[in-house]
Amino acid sequence: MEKTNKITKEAIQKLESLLTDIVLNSLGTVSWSERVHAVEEDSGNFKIRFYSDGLNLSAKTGIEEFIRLHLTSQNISNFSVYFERKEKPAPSPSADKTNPQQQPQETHSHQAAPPKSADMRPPSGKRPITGVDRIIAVASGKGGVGKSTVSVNLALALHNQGYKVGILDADIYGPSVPTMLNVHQDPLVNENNKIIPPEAYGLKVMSFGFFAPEETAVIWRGPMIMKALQQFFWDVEWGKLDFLIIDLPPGTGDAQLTLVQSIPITGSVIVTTPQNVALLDAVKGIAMFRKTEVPILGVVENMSTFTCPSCGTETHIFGTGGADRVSEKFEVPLLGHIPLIPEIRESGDAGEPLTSKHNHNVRIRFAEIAEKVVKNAISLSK
Ligand SMILES: Nc1ncnc2c1ncn2[C@@H]1O[C@H](COP(=O)(O)OP(=O)(O)OP(=O)(O)O)[C@@H](O)[C@H]1O
Repeated sequence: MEKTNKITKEAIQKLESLLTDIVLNSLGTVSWSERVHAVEEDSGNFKIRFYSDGLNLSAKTGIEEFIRLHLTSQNISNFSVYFERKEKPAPSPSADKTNPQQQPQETHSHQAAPPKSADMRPPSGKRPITGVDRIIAVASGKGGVGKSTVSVNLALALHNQGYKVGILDADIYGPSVPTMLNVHQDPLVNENNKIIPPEAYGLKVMSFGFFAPEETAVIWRGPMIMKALQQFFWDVEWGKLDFLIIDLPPGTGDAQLTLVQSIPITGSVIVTTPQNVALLDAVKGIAMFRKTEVPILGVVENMSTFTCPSCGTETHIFGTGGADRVSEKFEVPLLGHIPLIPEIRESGDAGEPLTSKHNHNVRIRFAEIAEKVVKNAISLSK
């Protein structure tokens, strides 16, 4: 229904300067301020137009949520946010003049934009990890959904594809990566006082489990955990890595927030099971990453189906189609489904991940997931 209350020129100017303030003060860089393109009246609503060049979907959603939060706190709710490309300079001789991608194009915020630009560089304050090209955080809003299983098998699948990979088990309360990779030796320290990560299955591995037995870990407090984690980022001799996989602690609390804000994470992978409680937590994970401007590479649905080993009947123990719905609704890629099979637990407990076994069906599934992760990660980063 069309609104009748007219928006005055003064109101538009006020909102324009408020937006510039919000964007300048809070998002921090000059290039962001240049993104506020115009504020216009549209049938009694404010139409806020942003330049979207180089912003991916996560970034656009993040901006939109950010603006919404600030404006609703100022009692402004009659607005919509639009993204559009800047007019391009004259095309270079090699440019395809018929390519519609070259034309300025208006999109509402829920539409994909071209990947990668200088704006995807880590905001200041984040400190890179020397030698590490891309950092991928594996997260779940809820514990026990298979985050460590996915981290380990994703790391190995990337290694199988020829990448140099490290895995950091940042899960203080349940460091299961040493067990899953059967690596229990104490890390050594080199002459530069850097911790040398042990290797297993070709992966460089670091874990709280090497330092803190589980029964003492639970008494660790936030600042201690953060300090230890920061040592794992910057005081470990990771060497040259194409990917560092970080198995985050479950949940979306302060620890996770601080963690994702202290290093330049290329993207996140969210693990969920198909039942509603896990999906709700996965949505919290999506919100956390969007709030912190960490791109979401996609969602993995673990424990999708169970096939009875004796009769072959397929059962959806935790429900069906949940991650697909989350993927569609929140516009995050669906990376794949991993079935619930006893062999995954057994191999995890035995320290022999299934992705280390040739021709195993689970290896093939993780190879497909890894391919999508690489594709999405490369398209997002420089
Ligand atoms: N697809 C699967 N099929 C069978 N068992 C699985 C599957 N995925 C994970 N498991 C088992 O479920 C248990 C929990 O998995 P995992 O430790 O990976 O979860 P998590 O989310 O990291 O847990 P936490 O919250 O404790 O860190 C493990 O014993 C693991 O081997």
